[in-house]
Amino acid sequence: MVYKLSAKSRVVIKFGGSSVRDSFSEALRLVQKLYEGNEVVIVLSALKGVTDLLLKLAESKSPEFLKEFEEIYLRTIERLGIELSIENEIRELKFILRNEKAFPSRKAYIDHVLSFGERLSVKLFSKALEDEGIKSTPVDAFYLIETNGSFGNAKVDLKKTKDKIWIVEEILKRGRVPVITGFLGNFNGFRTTLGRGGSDYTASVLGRLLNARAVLIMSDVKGIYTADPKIVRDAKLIPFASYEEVSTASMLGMKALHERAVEPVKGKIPIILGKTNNQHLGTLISKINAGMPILTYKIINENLASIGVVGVSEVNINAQIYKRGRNWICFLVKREELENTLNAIHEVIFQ
Ligand SMILES: Nc1ncnc2c1ncn2[C@@H]1O[C@H](COP(=O)(O)OP(=O)(O)O)[C@@H](O)[C@H]1O
Ligand SMILES: N[C@@H](CC(=O)OP(=O)(O)O)C(=O)O
Repeated sequence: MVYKLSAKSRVVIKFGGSSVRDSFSEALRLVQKLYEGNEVVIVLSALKGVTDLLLKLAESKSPEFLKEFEEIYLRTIERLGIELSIENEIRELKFILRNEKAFPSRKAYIDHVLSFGERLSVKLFSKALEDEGIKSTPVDAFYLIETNGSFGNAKVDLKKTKDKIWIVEEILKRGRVPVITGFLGNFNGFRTTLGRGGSDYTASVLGRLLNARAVLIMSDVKGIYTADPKIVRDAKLIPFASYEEVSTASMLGMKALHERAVEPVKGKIPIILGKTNNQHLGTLISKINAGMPILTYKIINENLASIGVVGVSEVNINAQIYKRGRNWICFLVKREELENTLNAIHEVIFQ
């Protein structure tokens, strides 16, 4: 590991969908390692692809999608070798699909359907941890995280959520590991979601309210790179980046961290990003500047995309400027030219 935590630290560790897609084994191994000597709080996303599947299910109510969803989790249960029933959740999901009219809006109905991905993930992960000998309690963040009423992109009410944080403190006091659903919240008794990729935000909110030593965001890449390493061949890993640099990059589309994740911990608690497989921690977000530009992108529609460059005010390329800020600049490009332009800008900046 690049960074080591000091003994007896309280850490919040978030595993994204890419860390729990086919197997939980690497994530479980990392939790076991951290559990020796630390207080560990886990935040979990739905299995990779499941939120997209649930979205299609909510919109179509198709029995095929429902079957596919159930089978993904049944297969995972079998692969994990755990004994667990998901009948109650499937029954509730079927009920919700039949009763959209009972919700105040379509968005509120969709958020309830989306919640099943994370809710099943924590049930499975917690049982798998118990089977490894670590006492654990699954927590549905509906009972913990209070949000505003922006269904589909809700903002956490830190004050109201603070009043409920004793739920997690109690679990920790008993020496158990809480496994908490990312992405989910509660507004007036209705389920909300925090926006796509919102489990990072859940983790940083909990890090702040639990006064954690660090928030670990574990994914399928080693940390934050100078550009998406899945698109830009020569992207370089950035070992240190500041809260400001990362929140600007996230605002301009950088997917490695949710747009709202920095705010709750800014200036107080470091965020560390790492890769679950082989347990590599690669980027520390704190007050220290990267001093390295970060390229970002957003798909605007099927024809257009934007490319952001954080950490510079000028780039010498032939593209239309879309927006700019004090320390960033954003270009408009054709969707089909996105990958090539990202590579070209990266080469210009880092040549
Ligand atoms: N600058 C960047 N540095 C690292 N990863 C990036 C960057 N820009 C985009 N990404 C993408 O973010 C992905 C991680 O985010 P996400 O897919 O939401 O993972 P998870 O499922 O673990 O939450 C990486 O696989 C990578 O392709
Ligand atoms: N499952 C939700 C929330 C989330 O944060 O997912 P991930 O950690 O896999 O990006 C989503 O797909 O948006």
